[in-house]
Order: sequence, then C-alpha cells, then structure tokens
Amino acid sequence: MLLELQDIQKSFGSGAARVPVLRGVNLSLEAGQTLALTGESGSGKSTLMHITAGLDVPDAGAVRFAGQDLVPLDDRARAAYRQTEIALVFQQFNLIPSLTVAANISFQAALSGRVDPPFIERLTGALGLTGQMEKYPEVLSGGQQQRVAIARALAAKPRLLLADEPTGNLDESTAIAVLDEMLSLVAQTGAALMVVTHSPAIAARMDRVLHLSGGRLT
Ligand SMILES: Nc1ncnc2c1ncn2[C@@H]1O[C@H](COP(=O)(O)OP(=O)(O)OP(=O)(O)O)[C@@H](O)[C@H]1O
Repeated sequence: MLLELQDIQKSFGSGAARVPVLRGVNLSLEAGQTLALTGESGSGKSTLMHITAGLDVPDAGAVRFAGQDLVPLDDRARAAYRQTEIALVFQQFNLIPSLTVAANISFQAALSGRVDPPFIERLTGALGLTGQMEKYPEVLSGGQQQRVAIARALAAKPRLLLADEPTGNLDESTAIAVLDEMLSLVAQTGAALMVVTHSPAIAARMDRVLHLSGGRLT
C-alpha cells in the first residue's frame, strides 16, 4: 500500500474553544489509484491534505507512506518526504515570481532528483504551456498559472500527487480538459492522486470518491 491513514484525529484550539475537525479518519490508497475527496466547506478536507503532505501532524493516528509512519519523524525528515515523494497543487499556486515558467517547473524536478527534459517538454505541451515557458508568472492569467502549478508538480514525478481544487480557476469545460490531461500524465508516471473537489463532474472521473462529514470519511 502506498498511503495508509489510520485513525487520524485532529482538533484546533484549546479548552472551551477546542474544535474537533478529524475524528478517526481511515484511508488507503494504492500506487496509481485516483481518489476524490469531497465534503462541505469547513469539513476538514484541507486539514486532511496537509496532514497527508506532512505539513501538519495529527493529534493521534498514523500516516504511513510505503509502510513508514511520518508522524514520529522530525520536521527535516518530513520535509525530505515532501520533496522526493509527493507533489502539491494547492489553491494558491505558490509559483516563484523571480523565476520563469520553465525554471519554476525544472526547479521542482531538481528538488525531487528526477529531472527528465523530454518528459517536461511533453507535459508542458499537453498542458498548453509551450509558448509561455520564458515568461514570468505575474504576466500569466490565473488559469495559466494553475496549469504551470500542475506541470511543476508532475515534472517532479511524485509517487503521490495531492491537489486541492486543482482546476478551480478554470471554467467547467477547460477544467475537465486540464483534468483529463492531468489524469493521463498521472497514469504515465504511475503516481497516485488525491484530489479535493466540489465538482461532481471531476469527482466522477476518479477511481473512488470519499466524502468527509462529521470528522469521518464515508
Ligand atoms: N490552523 C488552524 N487553526 C484553527 N482552526 C483551523 C486551522 N485550520 C483549519 N481550521 C478549522 O478547521 C476546520 C476545517 O478546515 P479545512 O480548511 O480543513 O476545511 P475544508 O473542508 O478544506 O474547507 P474548504 O472547502 O472551505 O476549503 C474549519 O473549521 C477551520 O476553521
């Protein structure tokens, strides 16, 4: 199993202001599998993604990646896991403003140690970015920046891709087209994909759909 979340619990705040968000979440994902995570606003989807990415730690429970529990690791070891094993596409694209599109994309691949120029050329072509490679992020539209963020994540050839509303800035038909490209590229690299979405059309394209409600997955 690539990813196993076991009885994940997470609350924010303390005392009377304590808000339990995750109340025993269990989830497993195999290499190459795709999963949609749905749930109302505030149900804890981003919290669960952050815990899976090692950006946050649960109060209790285990996050096993390829058999190793990330929870007891120190920050440096968790950062190394993020760099080499997973890639993130979040709602804020976090592109580096001082680097061109090409450099933003290859920088991430270099961090993961998996630079593959022909693959980068193929995926930027598939995502319609060929003419944008020497531009800086600030001159791109929101939709173009979103596609750069997707290309950058895939260029690192992660074993797990975590995407939080990855096509939220695109209109429905462009969103489906970009998503289909993303799914095809994910399949080519054998990565697993976990995607947070409010869109039933996007959720329907994944192998599995799980719903987060009341702090648990159903
Ligand atoms: N760092 C934090 N400190 C305090 N409360 C937090 C923190 N992060 C999240 N929360 C609370 O946890 C709950 C779940 O938030 P989360 O962002 O995970 O939900 P979500 O399902 O991703 O929502 P959305 O669909 O609106 O993005 C919310 O009540 C939120 O206010």
